[in-house]
Amino acid sequence: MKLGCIGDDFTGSSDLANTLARGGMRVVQYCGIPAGPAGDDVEAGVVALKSRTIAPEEAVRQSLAALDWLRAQGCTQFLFKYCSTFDSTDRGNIGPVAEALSDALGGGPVVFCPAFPATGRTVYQGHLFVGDRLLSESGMKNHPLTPMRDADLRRVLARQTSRHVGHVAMADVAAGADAIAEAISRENDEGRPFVIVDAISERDLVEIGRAIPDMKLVTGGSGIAMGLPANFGCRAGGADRASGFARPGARAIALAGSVSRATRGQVRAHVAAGQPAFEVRASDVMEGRLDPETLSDWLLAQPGVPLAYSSVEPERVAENQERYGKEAVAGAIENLFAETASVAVARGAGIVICAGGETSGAVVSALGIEALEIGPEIDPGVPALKVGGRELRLALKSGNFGAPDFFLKAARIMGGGDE
Ligand SMILES: Nc1ncnc2c1ncn2[C@@H]1O[C@H](COP(=O)(O)OP(=O)(O)OP(=O)(O)O)[C@@H](O)[C@H]1O
Ligand SMILES: O=C(O)[C@@H](O)C(=O)CO
Repeated sequence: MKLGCIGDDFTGSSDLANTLARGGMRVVQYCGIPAGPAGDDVEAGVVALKSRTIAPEEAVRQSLAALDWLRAQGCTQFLFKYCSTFDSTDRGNIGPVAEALSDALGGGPVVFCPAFPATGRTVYQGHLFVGDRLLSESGMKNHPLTPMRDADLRRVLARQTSRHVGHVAMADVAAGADAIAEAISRENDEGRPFVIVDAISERDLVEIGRAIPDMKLVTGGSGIAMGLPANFGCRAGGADRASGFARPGARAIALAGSVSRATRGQVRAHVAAGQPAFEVRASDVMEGRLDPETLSDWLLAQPGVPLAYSSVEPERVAENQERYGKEAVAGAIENLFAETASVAVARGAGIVICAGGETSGAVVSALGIEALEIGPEIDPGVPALKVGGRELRLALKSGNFGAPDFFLKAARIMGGGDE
């Protein structure tokens, strides 16, 4: 293994694995830290953790354990993948995890670049944009667990770390790899080793990749991986990821525990397309009126691509949090989806489409999945996935990713949904 990656959630890890596969690397996504060694042919390993919103000390512990495993597989460069909207709080976990990984790897400058232009996330003058809005004016300001209310990444990161934060601005990035490398060294030499790097296009990301072949620790969204495969001699356009992937006729179910804007639009579009949809109400979950068996029975009795969703507007999420407690309601809904997936798969579902990072982490853990192979891309940042050794296909969609018809498109690509 050459490139060792640690993802702070499961959907984000599949987003990263997708980018690396597009760059020509043979990639496996591991769900948690594997017990044994990786296969000899794996060039990039992505260890998916569910560490984005847990206590910082625990996120650090798990990330260091993942690093140990990746080092034991022979990796020479490491990538810490977080969200392209820099999801975190003043306690972490981006700063504390990056600090711990950097220390373990002997220090030196570390790049921070969440840009992912294909999904509208760009970094300019140290500020993160979502489309034409500052992060702090995007839907992320209402995120249920990591509301992002400051778009200046230099300030956001500085609140999470004792390291000094530097910046490489667009003027240097636009001048290409050599200028970027020089600017990163300048920041580090002046005592600012944690360097936010601007990027507004894929070309910028490729140049940043070219500038950092020897940097031990790189951090960012999946976009930062665009330029890395070439440093390991890999070239885009290798294996056909679609060949032999689909499972025609498999039963597909969709589970949306994401409350992001894009998911809410996808739920509406699914309902408008006449597909079966079941609203999971927080009150029913919290007050014991809905259980996984009932939900799974409903899903398996429907034609097409049945969807169970708890996605509601931010005001209703806030009401639920107020009434039941933020962690309690989040955990109970995640558990319901996780156990529903487990029951539905045991009863014959062959395709599980899941929306939301936290939700996907819970579902994948409940399904006891250890490793995922990367199939064709469904939408930018979302690959179809194949479970090693099992006839099961998955899609793990980050909250804000995907076109309005995502659920139907995902089912079609994976072969299911009796359309
Ligand atoms: N109706 C609801 N009321 C309160 N909390 C909810 C509701 N529906 C879902 N949740 C919780 O909100 C959280 C949503 O996080 P999740 O990561 O799954 O989706 P997301 O934030 O939209 O996606 P991503 O992290 O990929 O951008 C989960 O913990 C989920 O259980
Ligand atoms: O980077 C992103 O936006 C996604 O991969 C993700 O991590 C969202 O949860």
